[in-house]
Amino acid sequence: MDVKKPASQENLNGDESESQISHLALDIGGSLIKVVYFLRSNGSGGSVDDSGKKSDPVLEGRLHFAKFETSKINDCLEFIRSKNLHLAVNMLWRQAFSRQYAFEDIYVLFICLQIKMNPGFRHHDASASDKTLIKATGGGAYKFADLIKEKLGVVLDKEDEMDCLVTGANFLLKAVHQEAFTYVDGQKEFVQIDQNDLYPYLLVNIGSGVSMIKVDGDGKFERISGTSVGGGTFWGLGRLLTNCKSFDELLELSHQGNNRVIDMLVGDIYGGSEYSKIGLTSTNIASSFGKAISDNKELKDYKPEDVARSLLRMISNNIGQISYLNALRFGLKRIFFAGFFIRGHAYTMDTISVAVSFWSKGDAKAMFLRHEGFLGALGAFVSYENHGLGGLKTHQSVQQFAVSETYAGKKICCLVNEDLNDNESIDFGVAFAA
Ligand SMILES: Nc1ncnc2c1ncn2[C@@H]1O[C@H](COP(=O)(O)OP(=O)(O)OP(=O)(O)O)[C@@H](O)[C@H]1O
Ligand SMILES: CC(C)(CO)[C@@H](O)C(=O)NCCC(=O)O
Repeated sequence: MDVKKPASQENLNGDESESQISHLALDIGGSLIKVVYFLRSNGSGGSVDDSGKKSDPVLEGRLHFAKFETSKINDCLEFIRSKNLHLAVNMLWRQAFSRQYAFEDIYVLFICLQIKMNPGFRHHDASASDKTLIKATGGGAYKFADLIKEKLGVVLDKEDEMDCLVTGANFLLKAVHQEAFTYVDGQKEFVQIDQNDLYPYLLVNIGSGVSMIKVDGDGKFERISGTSVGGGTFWGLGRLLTNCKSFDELLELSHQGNNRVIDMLVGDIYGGSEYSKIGLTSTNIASSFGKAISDNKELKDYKPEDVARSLLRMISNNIGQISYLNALRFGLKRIFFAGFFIRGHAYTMDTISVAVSFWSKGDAKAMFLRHEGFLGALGAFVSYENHGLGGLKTHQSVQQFAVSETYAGKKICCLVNEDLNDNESIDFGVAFAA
């Protein structure tokens, strides 16, 4: 494809082929593979600054996000291979998504990056693909390393999963305007993050399993707890109990259900009364799924939507409670919940928020992240910077961006163009300034 460059553009390293860029990072989890890739925009790479002076070359492009079920890893690898994302290939962003892949979701035109290349930085060379290192995190970076080498001919450069989650969370909280929000009484309210007062916080990542991480700064963290009752439990048990064929179908079902049909409430035990002495109202759940022991019913006698609702409530409530207890252990007031279990689902967020608020007597706050599922992959992507890529420096001409924060010693400017809609599809710009 012909690339029309602005007159100001120069080759970054004096070699046309090496001015092409496609950075890819993977987070291969127990349930889902998250893919983040940067593609250079048409004609980016200008090297004249606002005042007309020659400056460092700049690449502009976009970060794209996609996810696949881990069980369909071959679809993911085929997607990467067919788009040559593992190589240094230019202009891929222009190609139509002409083939259908079983990707779960794809976010395109998502983040615009302006990247100032360090002098001496050399891109991946397509002809040396056997030496190409792709940043990858999550258990699958170990489990599937050989398969990926075989199918794509690339070696995975493994990054620690917890490191990546924290890096991704810090990156989003500092760089992205309106990233965090509370969800109370059906209302989403964005939280203004004060960079100077971000730490410490508790990061609860609800993937297949749940990790709880106390974050004290950039790269400063401790995984203080976890639970195996997480997103995998909801989807696994839910699938068995309802015969749902997809996670989204199960979520949708839960939306329509009534948990009181199956959950035993305090009122069911107390003849309709509350137990106010210990702070329980009559509608508080006394025992999740507890009614099923006395109803003399079979599974088929319950509506799948009621089962899905009880299950979602039980798991969300439990995670909210364990999270709060861990926050209490370390005196943490802010808890950020992430991971693809949440899926921006109102009932999930509401249950977690209520659990945190109930147990903390309103003292602690549950907050959610708009890019909930991509923390690890973003962390792996950002880690290119830490380990030799050296390219993710930024261009000064980003003053037009609305938000300007400091991240890892660098100035990051970011603009949210549109509000996040219900599909969590978002269009915004990010730029880094040196
Ligand atoms: N389309 C989907 N298919 C399967 N699970 C989904 C889907 N969408 C959301 N989920 C939920 O998200 C969870 C996976 O979340 P996430 O991708 O954050 O974790 P993971 O990286 O796969 O897991 P882990 O970190 O424990 O290895 C699933 O267990 C499920 O509850
Ligand atoms: C094992 C991991 C870290 C893999 O992502 C995750 O699934 C998890 O945190 N599970 C919970 C394990 C536990 O702490 O009980």
